[in-house]
Amino acid sequence: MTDAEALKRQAAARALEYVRSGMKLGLGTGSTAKHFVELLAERVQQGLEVVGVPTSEVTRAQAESLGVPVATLEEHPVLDLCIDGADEVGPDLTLVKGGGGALLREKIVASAAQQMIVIADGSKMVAQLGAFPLPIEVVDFGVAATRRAIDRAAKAAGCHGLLTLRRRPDGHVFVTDQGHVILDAAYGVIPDPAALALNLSQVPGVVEHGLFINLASRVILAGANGVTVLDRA
Ligand SMILES: O=C(CO)[C@H](O)[C@H](O)COP(=O)(O)O
Repeated sequence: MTDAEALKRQAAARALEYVRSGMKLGLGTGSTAKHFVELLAERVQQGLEVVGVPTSEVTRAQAESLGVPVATLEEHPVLDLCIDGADEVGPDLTLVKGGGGALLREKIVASAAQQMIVIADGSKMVAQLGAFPLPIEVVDFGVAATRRAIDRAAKAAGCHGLLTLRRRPDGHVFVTDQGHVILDAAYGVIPDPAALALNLSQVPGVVEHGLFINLASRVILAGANGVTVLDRA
């Protein structure tokens, strides 16, 4: 295991300390969340009773293959805890998410949870959001017009940068679990995440964006000097 993977696993292991038998859990998506599901599965084998609501088909398949009981949000519309990774964590625990393309389901699941714990290696902590391109999930109908509207909305929030249609490694357009496409917005800096989030949410054709504001209640960061737990004020 590389050093980075070991750090992700440390953060995931710490998050497990907040899990209790009987909990309904939102299960995140990405390489860090994958470690969490693996560790959770070990505890389930030892008798921990939980049910997981996965945020993607990939996580659903992983959880099922490891014997973690899964359910849908229709069956359990209120969750105790959601554990997920992030692409960037700002000082007020505002997040950029969606690098793995699951931002829509991730935001729905996190919003249905009483608490969201983010797990990450220390490199994800940033002074200002935006270096990681912001994923924006859009309907594929009229993408050219949606792009123009996004540019206007972003400009009004002090952001400008190239929008790139996300593709899979084989060159085909990346399609989300909900059948949409993703524009990755290279803003570099997002001076006012709340303003950008509001503006983007008003653009017809935008289904969701990767700014998670006031959703993470706790962030667990694993770095060379150990694990740090940050709580939102
Ligand atoms: O938002 C996500 C998926 O949509 C992931 O949580 C995010 O991309 C972090 O992934 P990783 O743990 O692999 O760095």
